[in-house]
Amino acid sequence: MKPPEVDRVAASRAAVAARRARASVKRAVNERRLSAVAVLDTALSSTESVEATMRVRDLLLSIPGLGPVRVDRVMERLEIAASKRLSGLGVHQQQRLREFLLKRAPRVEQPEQSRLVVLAGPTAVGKGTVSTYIRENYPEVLLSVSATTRAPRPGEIDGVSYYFIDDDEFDRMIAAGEFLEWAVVHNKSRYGTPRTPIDEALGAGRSVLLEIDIQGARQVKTAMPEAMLVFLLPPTWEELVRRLIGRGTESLEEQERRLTTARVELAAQDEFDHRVVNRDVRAAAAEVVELMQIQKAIDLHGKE
Ligand SMILES: Nc1nc2c(ncn2[C@@H]2O[C@H](COP(=O)(O)OP(=O)(O)O)[C@@H](O)[C@H]2O)c(=O)[nH]1
Ligand SMILES: Nc1ncnc2c1ncn2[C@@H]1O[C@H](COP(=O)(O)OP(=O)(O)O)[C@@H](O)[C@H]1O
Repeated sequence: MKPPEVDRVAASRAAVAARRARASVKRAVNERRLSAVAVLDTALSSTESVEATMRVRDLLLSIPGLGPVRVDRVMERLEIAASKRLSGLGVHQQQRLREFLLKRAPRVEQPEQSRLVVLAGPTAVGKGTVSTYIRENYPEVLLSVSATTRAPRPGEIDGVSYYFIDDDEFDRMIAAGEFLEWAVVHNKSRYGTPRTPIDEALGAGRSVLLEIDIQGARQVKTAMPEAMLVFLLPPTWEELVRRLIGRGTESLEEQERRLTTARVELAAQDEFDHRVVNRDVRAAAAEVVELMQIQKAIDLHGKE
C-alpha cells in the first residue's frame, strides 16, 4: 500500500490537471464569445457584410455550452425576437447583447500561469506560524501583508505582521479601491489585502501567499478564479483548542468567540482546492510550497 502522503500528492496532481483542463475549456468558450463580439461589431459597422444578415440566435448558438433552450431563454431576457438579424438590432438590444457576451466571458488570461495561493483555516490552527515559516525559508514566495484595524499584539511589527491602521484609513482604502478583498473577522476588526503588491509580484512571475480568513478566500476566488485555495486543518479539534489557549493572546471571552467562528469555518473546508493538516509546521509549510510547485511545473509545461 502507498503511504498516505503519496496518495495526497497524487490527488493534488490530479486536481491540478483537472483544473487545467477546465481552464482550457473556459478559454475556448472565452475565445468564442469574444469572436462573437467581433462578428456583432462587423455586422453593425457594415450593413452590406455577411455578418449583418446573421441571426442573433445563430450567433448565440455558436458559443459552446449554449444550447437552443438556454439561447431562447437568454434572448427572452435580452428582449430580442427569435428571428432578429444582427443588422436589425436596436441600440439597447445591441448594448444588452454586447454586455451579455462580455460579462459572461471569463477574463482573457491564462489561469494556469497564476501562482496566487490563499491559505485559510480556523483560528489558531497555525496559519500565521506556517506562513511565517514559508516567508523565512522560501524567499521566492511573497507573503502578502494585510491591513487591519485590530491592535498589535506584543511582538507584532507594523508593516511586517500587518499594517496597523485606524478605521478612517481603512475606510479611505476601501473607497480608493485599494483592497483585493476585505472582511470583518470574528465579528470585530476589519482586515484587508492591499492589491498593488500582489499585482506587482504576480506580474513579475512570483508566487504570492495570502493568509486570510474564509470570507476573504471566497472573495479572492470570485475576483481571481485561478487562485488556489488551501485549507489548513488541525490534527484534531482538541489540539486546536489547545493551540488557541496555549497561545494565550486572547481573553476567555475572545477565545469563545473565535471557537464559535472556527466551527463554522471548518464546515467550509470542502470549498477549498486542497487541504493540509498542520501536525508539524515544517511539513505543513513544505506541503503548501509543494502545491505551488506542482502548479509552477504545470505553468512552465503549459508555456512550452
Ligand atoms: N479577509 C481577510 N482576512 C484576514 C486578512 N488578514 C488576516 N486575516 C484573517 O483574520 C483572522 C484573524 O487574524 P489575527 O487577528 O491575526 O488572529 P488569528 O485568528 O489568531 O490568526 C485570521 O483568520 C486571518 O487569516 C485579510 O487581509 N483579509
Ligand atoms: N504544527 C504545530 N504544532 C504545535 N503547535 C503549533 C503548530 N502550528 C502552530 N502552533 C502553535 O499554535 C498557536 C496558534 O498558531 P498561529 O500561527 O497563531 O495560528 P493562526 O494564525 O491560525 O491563528 C501558536 O501558539 C503556535 O505556536
